[in-house]
Amino acid sequence: MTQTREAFEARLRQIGAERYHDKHPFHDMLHSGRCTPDQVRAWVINRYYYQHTIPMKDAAFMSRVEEPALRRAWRSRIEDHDGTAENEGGIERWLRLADAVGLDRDYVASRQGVLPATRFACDAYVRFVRDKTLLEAVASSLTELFAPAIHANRIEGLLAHYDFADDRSLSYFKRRLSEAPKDVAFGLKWVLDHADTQEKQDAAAAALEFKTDVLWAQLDALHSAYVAPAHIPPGGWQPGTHLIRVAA
Ligand SMILES: O=C(O)c1cc(C(=O)O)c2c(n1)C(=O)C(=O)c1cc(C(=O)O)[nH]c1-2
Repeated sequence: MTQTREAFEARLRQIGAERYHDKHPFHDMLHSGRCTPDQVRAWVINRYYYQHTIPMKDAAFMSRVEEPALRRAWRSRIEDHDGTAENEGGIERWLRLADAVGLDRDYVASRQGVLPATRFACDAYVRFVRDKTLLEAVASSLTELFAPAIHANRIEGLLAHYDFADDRSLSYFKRRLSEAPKDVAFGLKWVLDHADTQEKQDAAAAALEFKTDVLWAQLDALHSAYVAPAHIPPGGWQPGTHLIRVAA
């Protein structure tokens, strides 16, 4: 049976409550100051790959949209990450975090040393958005419903526990606190408006679950590679390399 708008929204929010990556043990370690400097660096290197992927998936999405109004609403997402004349953009802000933890930013931007499972997960997100229905593609972005809480938590935890953390190094997350809510308000309304049959509601919910898997898998990869007993896969970043200084 098709759910009411309210019941369907509650179902989407429940997916976050059960599956969002704020529950992953690696985030617990990171936010409570239990990560070593090298574990923080591994997170920065691998998460850069996600940052690199996001505007590509938004461009893939926009290439399929036929309505100018939807493209107009979506395009600020690309500018938020790639920047504009006035706004340096999220990718540059992420590289500032890389500087702050003592990594060579050119190495981070080269995306060498990224774990295979991180690549597989992020690349799967781009393919999903390219190949599935527009409804599923928009629904997959709705993990951002849950992102402001984790960003606020992260800012607080990193500031409390790590010397590298300050307004400058954490500017990526501060900025997302205002960018994400506008995107997700639009995305949620669009999904609620368009998921008007049970079949579409099920597909949208499955898309959101898929996306929680994309996020979870990245942290599983990090945990397996860099938390004892650590197994860094061939080609993965080796702690102690590509540093600009020893700090963090
Ligand atoms: O730090 C996080 O936990 C987190 C999660 C997510 C998310 O839920 O996908 C995004 C972000 N950050 C983020 O900064 C971001 O720009 C972003 C864009 C998207 C998306 O799917 O379009 N998700 C996320």
